[in-house]
Amino acid sequence: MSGAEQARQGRESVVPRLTDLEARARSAPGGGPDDGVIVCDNLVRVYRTDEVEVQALQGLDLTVTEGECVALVGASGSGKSTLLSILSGLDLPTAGRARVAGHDLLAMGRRERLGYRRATVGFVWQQTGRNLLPYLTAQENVALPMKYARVPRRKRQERAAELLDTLGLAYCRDRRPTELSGGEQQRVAVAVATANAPRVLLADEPTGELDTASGEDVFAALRRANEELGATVLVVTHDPQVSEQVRRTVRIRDGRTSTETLRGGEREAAEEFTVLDRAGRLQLPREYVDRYGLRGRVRLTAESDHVGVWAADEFAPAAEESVPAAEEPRAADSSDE
Ligand SMILES: Nc1ncnc2c1ncn2[C@@H]1O[C@H](COP(=O)(O)OP(=O)(O)OP(=O)(O)O)[C@@H](O)[C@H]1O
Repeated sequence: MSGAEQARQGRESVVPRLTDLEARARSAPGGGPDDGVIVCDNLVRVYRTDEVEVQALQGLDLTVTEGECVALVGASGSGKSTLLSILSGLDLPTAGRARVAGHDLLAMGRRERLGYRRATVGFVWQQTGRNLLPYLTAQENVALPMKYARVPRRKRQERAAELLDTLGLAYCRDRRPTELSGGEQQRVAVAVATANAPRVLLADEPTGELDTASGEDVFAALRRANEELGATVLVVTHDPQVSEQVRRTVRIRDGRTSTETLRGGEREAAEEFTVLDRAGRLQLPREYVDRYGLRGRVRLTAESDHVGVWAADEFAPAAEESVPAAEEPRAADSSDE
């Protein structure tokens, strides 16, 4: 094979066909805690301004397995956008470890970072105007990232048309963003973000500016990107329509993952779990902290089948001594969670 032919085949392989992506999604490795496509370990991001220091991420652990569609929720200022900026390669953490699809985000050089942002991750912003170039049609917007990735022209046209079709947007091909509704713009943005077949698709409040019906359509597009195009999806949202429809919702509190809700599969109802990080730390739900007056130091007791957490000034039973079932517990008890 000639060098030119090899180069051509190399470029064509940048954008696999949809059928190849489906096969990749089906054969994706599964589930152990350390083989995630996204692995964050004790991630810290401190912002320093003149006088003030803000700890936006305070030792966050998160593993997302290839093929998952995960919602990230949390109060304003809890660190969600900071995490997404780091995972998208736009920002650098202060400390910790972050790997996405085999890239070490703390050690990437300029060149690797550029390739990473071009082909490994796709991004959808909340502001519709930030996702698309106003003077290009939907088709041209979708083809643009492939142009940067040096995909041949004919191939870009084919793939852009195929993506718009897959996301139910064939009728929008020749329209510019001003000729599209907010929901259509966000769905085209999903097509743009998946143009170079990224392993990971990140979205920050993609339905935040939309009404309920348009939000549903955009979430359906993200779902398609996940199920049919094989992208692992991590979506920051305040929208219960989104967070209650995914199998896994991760809640961030004060810069750490605090709880996770899992749905579907063998579970009949959604079930909430408190996250124990790799160092063994957990955040007690705030209502437990308030209800049992837990402040500063607490006592832990190792029982035969659970760990008890007691306010320091409360009497804690000797280990192995169980609390009578009928008695109202006086302190938070991790077996309740
Ligand atoms: N560039 C910055 N400089 C200084 N502080 C920042 C910067 N960006 C974010 N922060 C602070 O870091 C913390 C986390 O912010 P972040 O935007 O990640 O939260 P969020 O959970 O995405 O909030 P929201 O839901 O309101 O978007 C906040 O206290 C915020 O004020």
